[in-house]
Amino acid sequence: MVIKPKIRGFICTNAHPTGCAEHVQEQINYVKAQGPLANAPKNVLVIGASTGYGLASRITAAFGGGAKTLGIFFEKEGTDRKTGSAGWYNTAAFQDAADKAGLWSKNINGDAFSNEIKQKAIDTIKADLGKIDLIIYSLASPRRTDPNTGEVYSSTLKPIGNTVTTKNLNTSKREIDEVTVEAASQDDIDNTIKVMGGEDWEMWISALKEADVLADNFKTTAYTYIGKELTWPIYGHATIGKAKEDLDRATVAIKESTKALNGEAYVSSLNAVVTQASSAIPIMPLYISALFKVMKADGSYEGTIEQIHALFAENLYGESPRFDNEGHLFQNYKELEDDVQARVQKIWDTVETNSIDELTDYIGYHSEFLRLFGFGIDAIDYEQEVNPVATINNLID
Ligand SMILES: NC(=O)c1ccc[n+]([C@@H]2O[C@H](COP(=O)([O-])OP(=O)(O)OC[C@H]3O[C@@H](n4cnc5c(N)ncnc54)[C@H](O)[C@@H]3O)[C@@H](O)[C@H]2O)c1
Repeated sequence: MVIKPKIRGFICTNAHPTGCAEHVQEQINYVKAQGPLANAPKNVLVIGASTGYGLASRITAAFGGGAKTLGIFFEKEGTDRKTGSAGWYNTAAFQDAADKAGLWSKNINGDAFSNEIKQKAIDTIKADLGKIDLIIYSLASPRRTDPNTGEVYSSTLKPIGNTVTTKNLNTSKREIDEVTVEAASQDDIDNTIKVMGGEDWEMWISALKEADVLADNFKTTAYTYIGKELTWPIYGHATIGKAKEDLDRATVAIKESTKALNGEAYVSSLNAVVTQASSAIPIMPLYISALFKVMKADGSYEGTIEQIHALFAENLYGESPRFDNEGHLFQNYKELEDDVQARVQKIWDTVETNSIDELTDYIGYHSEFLRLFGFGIDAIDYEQEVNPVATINNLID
């Protein structure tokens, strides 16, 4: 099959297997080039391991720290007629690279919110790893089925209080327009907390603790985005922001419940980067395109893998971790500098459709977006036939 990108709105509905493999290899190369991580964890569970920040975490733990990694994700396999999802191909490539490097690695594809997948993970840890010393919680999902009641909850990206109308970069039309997002109801807020808040993270840690597979001094982190004024209406002061606040509550609860193990739980605040999850958030394409312009000009730009490698090296396993005022591990401090934010704001205020490429780095944004699905990568000849069926080795049934 010859595979070219099929873009619908803010998503790409197909993916390129060898392009995804190359994208994974580039991230592995970056991590290896940084040299070995000091004080690295040995056995790592990554929940949401196939794309974005979770994949970068898995690559950093494995290829930076030599860790054994168990990855959990929810992805689609390809068939002769339809491509698989990018996360499927990413994982197939990650596993191949781990096998070649002699690194233990196994994979579980299924709903991480379910009891069944938690049990599968525990069985695998017991059989092969003994105990886990780092748990990365990096799920981004539009919905969650409560494993105990069967009720399905959907998350929303809505402002709280008032309806918001804001400038927007319409990626389908490549023009600057406005989006209006209706204010959230209390149900919207509660449901978003149920999906993207800390409850499931706590359930994972509690299940791992009950099964006695948490190592003494284990660490766990979930990821958040804490931005400034520009992103508050749709993120910080919105439904997703409330869900992220719930992670803070979960951090306290996890630390309390694992006191005897001396467990450490953190929420890590990361840069706005291009991922499948962020491209679905109104305003993010414009915000990130403006941010890339400013940070690339300053030489301070960091993508997904750079952020996560630095999070491990400087914060999670660093000598003197950096915290923000609310006690989150603070990895996006360069993005939040006042001067950077002021320049992003100026671009935001002045950009029009005809100055998108001059004032913002939308070209860079779009290229990153395509790369998420294995497209636009120099080493790949997109005219060549490629097999859409890829095997993930060590995939647990
Ligand atoms: N992208 C950003 O700009 C940004 C910034 C800061 C923090 N974050 C946070 O980082 C975390 C990861 O987001 P991302 O942007 O890397 O997203 P992503 O869409 O790239 O990755 C989501 C991962 O979750 C997995 N997943 C989703 N639903 C699942 C389910 N039911 N069961 C098992 N796996 C499931 C997917 O397979 C994938 O591995 C989120 O908490 C997000 O809020 C993202």
